[in-house]
Amino acid sequence: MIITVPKLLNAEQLQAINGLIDSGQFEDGQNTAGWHAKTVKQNRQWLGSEEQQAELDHCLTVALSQQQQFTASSYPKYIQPFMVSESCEGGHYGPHIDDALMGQEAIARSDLSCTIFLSDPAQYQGGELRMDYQNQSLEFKLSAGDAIVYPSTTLHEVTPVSQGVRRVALTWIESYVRHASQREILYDLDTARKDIMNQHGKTDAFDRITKSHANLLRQWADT
Ligand SMILES: O=C(O)CCC(=O)C(=O)O
Ligand SMILES: [Fe+2]
Repeated sequence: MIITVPKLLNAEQLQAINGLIDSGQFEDGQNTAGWHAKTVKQNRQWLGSEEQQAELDHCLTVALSQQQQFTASSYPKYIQPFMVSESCEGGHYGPHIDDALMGQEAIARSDLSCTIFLSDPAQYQGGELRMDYQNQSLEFKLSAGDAIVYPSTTLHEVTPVSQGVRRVALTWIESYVRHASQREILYDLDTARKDIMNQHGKTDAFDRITKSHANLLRQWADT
């Protein structure tokens, strides 16, 4: 399942986050690419101070955690520190798969990958996030402040930027529920029981779906 979160950040939050990023430095993205990703990655990555990084992580983690659609579809156990990536003219990140295990001290599995768009799409040409998903090729170029969350098992790429600057914040999420197919079942059950609650109240059907949802989560969650 792929979810997009429109307006994860409002205009004020977006301005504050872009201001914070502007006050830091950038380094060559090659420094954080794995040996195979190095061959296809051309971008700049933010190198904030410890305090700046902590502020960015706090703002973006809180924003994501407040989104019901995100929590109900992702079951986040651990959210990696955010990376900020900028691609100028010629910048791109060719087809790749994200590392399965990430982090230095605390190692976490990447179950979900997240891009938060920080630039107005009218300000750059190209720079689509393209992925192979269930035998389809999908492209995303969302508004500034919007986010997309997709399974890390997906082969994906950022197409070349031909003009302007594309800025995004990126993170990876370890989920309590490892398998995308199980997360999707939980999400559907949760959505269905909320619809029942809204339309008919706390009926017997609501209770049974809630029971099934809770018991499946109990079976599938690794804690
Ligand atoms: O910039 C993006 O939207 C995705 C970047 C990416 O795939 C990565 O850093 O692994
Ligand atoms: Fe990636």
